[in-house]
Amino acid sequence: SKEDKTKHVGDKKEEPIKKYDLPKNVVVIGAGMAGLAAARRLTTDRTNFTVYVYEARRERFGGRVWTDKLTNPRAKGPEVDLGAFTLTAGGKNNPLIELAEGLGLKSISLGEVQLLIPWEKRVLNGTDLTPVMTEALKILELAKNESKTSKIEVSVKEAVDAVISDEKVHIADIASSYLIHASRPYVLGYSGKYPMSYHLGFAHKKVLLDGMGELTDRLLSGDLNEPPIHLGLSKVARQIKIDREKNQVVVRFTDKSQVVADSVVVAVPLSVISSGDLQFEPILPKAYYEAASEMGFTSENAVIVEFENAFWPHNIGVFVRAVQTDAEKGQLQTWFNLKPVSGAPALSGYLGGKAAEAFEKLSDEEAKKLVLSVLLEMFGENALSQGGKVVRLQRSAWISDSWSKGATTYPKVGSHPSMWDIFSEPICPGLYFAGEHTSFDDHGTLHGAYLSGLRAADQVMGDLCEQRRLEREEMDRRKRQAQMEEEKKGSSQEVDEEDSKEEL
Ligand SMILES: Cc1cc2nc3c(=O)[nH]c(=O)nc-3n(C[C@H](O)[C@H](O)[C@H](O)COP(=O)(O)OP(=O)(O)OC[C@H]3O[C@@H](n4cnc5c(N)ncnc54)[C@H](O)[C@@H]3O)c2cc1C
Repeated sequence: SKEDKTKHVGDKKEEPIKKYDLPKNVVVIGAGMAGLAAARRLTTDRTNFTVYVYEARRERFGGRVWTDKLTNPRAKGPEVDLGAFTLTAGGKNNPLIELAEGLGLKSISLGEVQLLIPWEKRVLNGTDLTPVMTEALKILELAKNESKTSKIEVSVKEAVDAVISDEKVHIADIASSYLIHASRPYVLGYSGKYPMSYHLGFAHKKVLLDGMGELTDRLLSGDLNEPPIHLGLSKVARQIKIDREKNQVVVRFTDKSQVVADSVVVAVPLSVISSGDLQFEPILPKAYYEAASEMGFTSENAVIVEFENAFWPHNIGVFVRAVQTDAEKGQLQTWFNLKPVSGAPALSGYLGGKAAEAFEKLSDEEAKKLVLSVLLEMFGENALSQGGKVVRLQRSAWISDSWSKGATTYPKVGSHPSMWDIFSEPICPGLYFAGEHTSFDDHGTLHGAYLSGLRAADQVMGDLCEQRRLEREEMDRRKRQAQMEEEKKGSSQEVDEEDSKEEL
């Protein structure tokens, strides 16, 4: 909250289940939001924990938080996010908004949404857009019912397409379907089982003026009175071995070094686990791998383009481009206005699905050509020429990146929420998991990753494995007791029967 300025980084209101009294050596693999949140909580809350974080990347930490501050250091360039950029502010509370406020980081809400339908030269925002948005929500509701009644599980795309082509459904303004065509669940092929309406809230979001990297930076360094986290870069974990006899976990790296820990928090993306790049000995239970293959991992990318001048309407926060062909779906349909965020005349565009994959294969020149042709289509030649030269074009390549292999988990057709929750269970003794993929609630988001890190830290601090062992022992004890009582009953019955025989 605003009043509570003494908050510590990674603070959480509830107390962990139970605290540990013996010194423990914890290793965290992966310095993304989840790994750093876990490490911060363990480092701050308990001096009894020695925590080391090992990160595969050579040049940076933060994982799918990538605030680029490095290009053109002399020309005070804006700080731009090529990974997580917005904090969802609608609906449930986002703990990262509270964390950012506690740390005194400045944020702004994205301005209003504008829908552009280039081939009709139609531009909708403000009160023009309201009925279109309402109708889009109605279509989504119908699609949800459609997928509920369908005999086989269908995707959001299939359900929405069925509603739109249904002659019985009257669509007042086709612009509403263009809005849906630009949404993540439609483009990425989410299962129709899950709520989808919130994904249309393009603008219910906050962004940090200094970029998301500020959050991961602060988690790493901590407050003045908190110890910093020990971080080793260029450390690619290749094998995690549980030594049940010694009650320890061994982590082996590709540089042939190894570390031994009481507990290990594995906070690498799901894709790294499912690809087999990180191996476990003994191998993880089948359910973990089965879940990993069913959950689905999206293909998404971002591109930042900076001009000499901003040529787009200043009061708009989000531009949504309507498209006509399937091939264009997911291709630079959503754009954020970075001028109010970073001060620079820049826009960030997003790609999803096949379009995101194709974008990575383009040369820089081809990528620039595509970006400019899309912006030309959206804003017209006159406006674009006012922008002047492209000062900088920066883009992500999350799919071919060995340490992310894609963007985030998503509810693919055939998946089930319980598959995410499997990863919140430790493999005892001492192997814990964190990451956006370890809890269905808030999966695929930065705050989901953050909360998962706190949860994993709580599990380590509460020694969940020890608790599980005690629970098992208690269950065995009760079983044995019940068995003994059963046997006793049986033998006294026998005695009774003997007695009654004698009486006869
Ligand atoms: C383009 C894009 C846009 C997004 N936009 C948003 C948004 O606007 N809002 C939002 O809330 N979320 C957004 N997200 C999602 C959000 O970024 C992620 O959910 C979150 O950052 C995941 O954090 P994590 O800690 O689980 O994983 P990561 O951040 O991926 O961290 C895992 C770390 O493990 C490291 N690693 C991998 N393999 C190894 C290994 N073998 N050994 C050691 N280290 C290893 C990686 O290098 C990485 O640093 C976006 C994601 C993408 C890709």
